[in-house]
Amino acid sequence: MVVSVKNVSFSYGGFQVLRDVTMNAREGEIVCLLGPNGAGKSTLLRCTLGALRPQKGRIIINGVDIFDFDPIELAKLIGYVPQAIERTFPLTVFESVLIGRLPYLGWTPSQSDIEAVRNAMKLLGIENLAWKNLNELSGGQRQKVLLAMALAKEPSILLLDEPTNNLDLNSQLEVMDIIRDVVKDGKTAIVALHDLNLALRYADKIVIMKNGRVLANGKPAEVLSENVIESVYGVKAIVKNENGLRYVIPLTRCEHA
Ligand SMILES: Nc1ncnc2c1ncn2[C@@H]1O[C@H](COP(=O)(O)OP(=O)(O)OP(=O)(O)O)[C@@H](O)[C@H]1O
Repeated sequence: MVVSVKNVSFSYGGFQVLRDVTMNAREGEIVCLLGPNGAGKSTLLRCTLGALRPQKGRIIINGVDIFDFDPIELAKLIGYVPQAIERTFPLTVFESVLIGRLPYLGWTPSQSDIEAVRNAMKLLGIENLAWKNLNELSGGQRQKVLLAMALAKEPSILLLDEPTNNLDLNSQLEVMDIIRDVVKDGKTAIVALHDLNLALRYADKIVIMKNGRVLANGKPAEVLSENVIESVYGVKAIVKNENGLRYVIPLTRCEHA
């Protein structure tokens, strides 16, 4: 599916957060949203989800404006992982992942709902946590449950807000590998990230935002230069390229940052 964001502007009350944002993500692509804190990445994801309605511009999925979709059909299409769950409920991991199937659930879960939940938990290696209470998990385990909830829905589009939050080094790569594999299978992903090295490694396209605007948009190697990192983040950095792997080493904060 193709997700197109066209000239979107959004304000919370009178406070403008997104300014004429245009970007798109195609099937089989991971598009990473980068930018400093407060740049508008989460707000853009929440607009794309249909949870916020932009005052200007449109968000279009395969040619159809998201606000023209039946809400349940839109909910089936999109798997969303928020930055954090503000409160946790006394639910087990299994029950929480089952909630991901909500747009499909009848009065009782069907065999295919149970299968989808099992598959998602297996993919993330959290079957052993199935009967643990969500409140008893570590931050990283909870992060994996959130992703399993989104994947259990078997959505065509993934909107992921910092899915590697709280994860150790191994789990960060594990989760990004899973995202890459499911996207290769024909999904579209837009992923907000802070880790430039993960973005360089996994993104097919990078969109860099600052103050609600898109400053750069394109292939990781073309977009993420030392100059761009300095002007966007106020950090002097070296971008290295060794054996086909590009990576960023941050050096110092700039005086003017
Ligand atoms: N519900 C809200 N009401 C009012 N202002 C908000 C709300 N949510 C976010 N904002 C403001 O909108 C701006 C963009 O926030 P947003 O969370 O989209 O940025 P972000 O790029 O995701 O940041 P971070 O990297 O810190 O998660 C910030 O200035 C923030 O204070």
